[in-house]
Amino acid sequence: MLPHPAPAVSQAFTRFLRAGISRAVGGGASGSGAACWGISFTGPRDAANKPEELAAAVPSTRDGTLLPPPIDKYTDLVPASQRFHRHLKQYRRRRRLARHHLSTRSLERSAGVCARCASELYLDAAEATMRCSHCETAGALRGDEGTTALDADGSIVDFLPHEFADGEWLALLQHEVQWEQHDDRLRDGRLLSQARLISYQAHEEGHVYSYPGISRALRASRFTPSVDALRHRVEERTGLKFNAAHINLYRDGGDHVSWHTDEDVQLYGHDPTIASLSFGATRRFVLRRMSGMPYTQEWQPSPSNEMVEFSLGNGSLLVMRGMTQRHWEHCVGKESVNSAGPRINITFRQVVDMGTE
Ligand SMILES: O=C(O)CCC(=O)C(=O)O
Ligand SMILES: [Fe+2]
Repeated sequence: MLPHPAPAVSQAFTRFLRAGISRAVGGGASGSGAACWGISFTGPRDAANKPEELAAAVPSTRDGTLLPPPIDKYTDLVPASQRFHRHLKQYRRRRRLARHHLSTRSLERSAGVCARCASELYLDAAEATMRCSHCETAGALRGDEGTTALDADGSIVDFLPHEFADGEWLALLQHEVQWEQHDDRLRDGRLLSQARLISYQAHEEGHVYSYPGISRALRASRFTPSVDALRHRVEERTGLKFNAAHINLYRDGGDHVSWHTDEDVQLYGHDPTIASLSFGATRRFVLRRMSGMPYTQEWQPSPSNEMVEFSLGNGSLLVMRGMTQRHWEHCVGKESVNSAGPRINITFRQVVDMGTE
């Protein structure tokens, strides 16, 4: 018996060592199950000495952020004590970080459905509010094939629905591109996993690019063969040059991109032209008229509530040009998870000063 009550970690460590000894000599030892790995669990009282039961008893989250240390690795005594402290430290750090990191999917699941139309809500990262993309975009006018003048200010969209519907581009791109999971930073500092995977490719690798809200900059990798082939075709079709591509993978109907504009004068110069290619599932791409300057408090949906939507199917090419990024925002709204399969979208852009050409 110990003369004084030992702190939780020491008790856990003692049990851990006993478990190590018992495993090393092939025997079983009994002990009291209480706090272990620095958190409480309500497993069987002798679970602390049985690694499998302990692993089953420790709470974890589905995305793995709170998984306990891999205890079945511990087979001998001395390395075990060192590993115990290292893993305990790492585990506590991850748990601390997890409190500041939100999973978009789990937040949206817990938020439920729209009271008006019953479709799933989505989290608008810029506003940090739950929204219904269906109700929000219900009044959008349908954009047609060909050229559409969105307004009298010179915001123009060209839409060619079947221009690139000739190859297995979705499968090629899915395998070829190195997909990355990025986070957006909310105004209160918490991180939110983006509801899509992305990649940034450019003429030369190394160009660093970021946009408002993203938590760490994107670093360009070189154009992969399919992206480069598509870029040449888009250049021929439009008569324009593009040296960078922002690529999105929407894994299912639940992946989306919230309202934003791709206005960035330093990066793309004034009134950039952006060519957007889509492959795979058809999704609704909606533009809405804004008033005020982008990235200021005054940047708000215009009172006239003008919206135009394009149905972006496999092989479609949509070009946004003129003042579109200055006067309009766009989004690909969330749908129910099973309503759409994978979709890849490539937006080709011309970075004015990449320093690589
Ligand atoms: O997926 C889309 O069609 C739009 C993507 C987009 O807006 C972007 O990458 O900036
Ligand atoms: Fe965009």
